[in-house]
Amino acid sequence: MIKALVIVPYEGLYEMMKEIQQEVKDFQLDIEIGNLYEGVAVAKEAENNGYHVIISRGGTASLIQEAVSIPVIDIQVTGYDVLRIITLVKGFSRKSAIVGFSNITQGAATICKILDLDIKTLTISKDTEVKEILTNLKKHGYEVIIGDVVTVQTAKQLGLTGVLITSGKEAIMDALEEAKRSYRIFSQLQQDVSLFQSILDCNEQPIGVFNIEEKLVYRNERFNQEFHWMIVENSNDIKKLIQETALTKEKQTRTIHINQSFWNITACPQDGAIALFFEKNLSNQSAVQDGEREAKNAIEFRTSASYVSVSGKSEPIQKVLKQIEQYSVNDKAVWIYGEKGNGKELAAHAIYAKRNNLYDPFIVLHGELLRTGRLKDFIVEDFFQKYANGVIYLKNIDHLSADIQKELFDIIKNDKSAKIKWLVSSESNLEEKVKSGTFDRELYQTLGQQKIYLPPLRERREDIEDLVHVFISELHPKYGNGVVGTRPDALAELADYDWPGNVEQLKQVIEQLFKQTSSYYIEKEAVAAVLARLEQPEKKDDALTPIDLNGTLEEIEKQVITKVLEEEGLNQSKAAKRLGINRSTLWRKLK
Ligand SMILES: Nc1ncnc2c1ncn2[C@@H]1O[C@H](COP(=O)(O)OP(=O)(O)OP(=O)(O)O)[C@@H](O)[C@H]1O
Repeated sequence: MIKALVIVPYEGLYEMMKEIQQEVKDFQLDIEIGNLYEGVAVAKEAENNGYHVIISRGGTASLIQEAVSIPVIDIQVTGYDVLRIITLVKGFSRKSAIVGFSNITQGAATICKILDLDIKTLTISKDTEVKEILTNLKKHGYEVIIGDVVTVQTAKQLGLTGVLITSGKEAIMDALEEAKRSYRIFSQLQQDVSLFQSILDCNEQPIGVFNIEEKLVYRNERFNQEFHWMIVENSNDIKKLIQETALTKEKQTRTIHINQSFWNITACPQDGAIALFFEKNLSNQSAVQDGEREAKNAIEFRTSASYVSVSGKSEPIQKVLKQIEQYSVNDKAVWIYGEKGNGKELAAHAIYAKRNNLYDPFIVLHGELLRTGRLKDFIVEDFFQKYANGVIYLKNIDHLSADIQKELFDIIKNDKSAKIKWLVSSESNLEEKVKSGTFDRELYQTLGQQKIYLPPLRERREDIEDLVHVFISELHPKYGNGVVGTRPDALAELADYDWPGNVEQLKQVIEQLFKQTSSYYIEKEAVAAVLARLEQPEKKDDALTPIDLNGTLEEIEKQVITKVLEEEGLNQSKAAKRLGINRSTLWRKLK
C-alpha cells in the first residue's frame, strides 16, 4: 500500500481529491491544503511522518521537490482544464491573456482559435520571465491574466486580475499513475537509508542537519518532539552559528534561546552540511508582557496573497484609480471614506502596494479596538518600521474616542521625521463632526489632505458585472471550477439590487450562489431566491422556533449552522466567528 499525501494549493482541489480518495486502490491517500511555502511546510512534516510519495501542483510542487527527498509528482494541466477557464473568461469585458509554459499555452491557443476568441496566448520557458511579460501586457492595456499559480500571483502583484487554471479529475488520475511508478523505484533506495535513520532516532539528543543554503535537511525524532522545524530554520542565531561553522570549518558551541528555553548547541561541519546537536540549558522562560496580547487584537497582518486589484469600469472607480496613482508617488497621509464594505481597505492596500514592495505585510490597525493611553507604546515601537515600511492603515478612525484622537495627534506632531506613514478610513466625510466639535480639527486637517471617496455600489452599478466575474474566478481555487459564469438575466437581477452592504455583500452573495450552483452558470432564479432572503426582515420569533431534534447529530448541527448564517445575513465570516469554527469548516459542514 502506497502512503501518499496530496498537498493541494487551493481548496477546490481538496474537494475533488476527497471524491477520488474513495475510488482508488493501492493507495493510502491523505489530503492537506497548502500553497507554495505552506505546502512545503506540510510536505516536510509528511516526509518525516513516513509518507512515500507527495502529489501536488504547479509552483507548489516545484518548491516541494526542492525541499524533500521523497518523490514529488506534479499534477499536470490538461486541455479540459484550459477549456473550462477560457469559457469563464469569455464573460470578462476586459482584455485578457493566457501566460504559461507550453503545456498550457499550446492547447489554449488552439481552443481560442476554434472558438474565435480574442484571448492572447504567450509562452514562457522559465518562471522568471513571467514578470517582464506581464508588465508588457499591462502596458498594452491587458487587465486579466490567466495561468498557473506563479503567473496569477505575479499578475496580482502588478495590479492585474489573475485567474487560476484549476485542475480536473483526469489530470489527477494521471498523477496517481505516475506516483505508483515513482514509488516502486524509490522504495528500494529508502530501505538502505532508513536503517541509519533509525539509529539516530534512538538518540536522546535533538539532532538537526542543515545544508549549506541553511535549510534543514534532516532532523531526528527527538528534534521533532522539541521544536517545530520552521522555528529552528528561521532563527537568526542558528543561521549565524551555521555560517560561522561553515566559514571556520571547525566545531562551534553556542547557547541559543528557542521555544522559551536556552539550548547549548554544538555545530559540527560535515561534507556539504552542518550537523547540530542540542542540549538543554537549565535557565528559563520569558513571559509575555501584560497588555501585549490585548494590543495585538487591534492589529491585523495582511499579506500580498490577500491583495486583489481594484476592479470596476465606472467613472467613480476610474477616478479612484487615478487618485491611487497620484497619491502613491508621495508618502503623505491618505484618507479614504465611504460606506462599509465598499473597498476602502482595498484602495489603501493598492496605494501601499504601489509605494512598497508587495511582499511586505500590510498592517491594519482597528480604530474601534484601541484603548486610551496605549497608543504611544504601541506605535512608537520600531515594529511598523521593521515590518511594513512604516505604513499603518488605521481603519475606522471615526470610532476613536476624543482622548485617543488627541493621543494620535500628539504622536503625529512629535514624529518630526514622519517615520509613520498614515492611511486612514472612515465611513463618512467627517466635516460635519469637525464642525460640531466631535472630531479633532487638527487631526482631520493633518491626515485629510489627500482624500479618496468610494461611492456606494448602488451608485456605480456598471461595476457589478466585472466584480461578479472577478469573484467567481477567485472562488475557483477555493471550491473548484464548476461555475464559469452567470446567465445575462441573473446578472441583470444582481445589478438591480441596492447592496446596502456594498461590494463585501455582493462578494458573499456570489460565494453563496457559487456553492449552491451545480451547473456551469448561475441562474436568475437562484439569484432571486438569495436576494429575497436578504430582504426578509430579521424574524426575532425565529429564534424561538425549536430546532428539530429528530435527526442525526450531523443534521441537527446543519440546522444550527444554517440558522446562525441566516441571522448573520449570510455573512460566513461572522457566522463562523460566532460558532467558533473557521470558514472552510463551516462550509464543509453545510455541504
Ligand atoms: N473594486 C473592487 N474590486 C475587487 N474587489 C473589491 C473591490 N471593492 C471591494 N472589493 C472586495 O470587497 C471586500 C470588501 O472590501 P474592503 O474590505 O476593502 O471594504 P471596506 O470599505 O474597507 O470595508 P469596511 O468598511 O467594512 O472595513 C474585500 O474582499 C475586497 O477585496
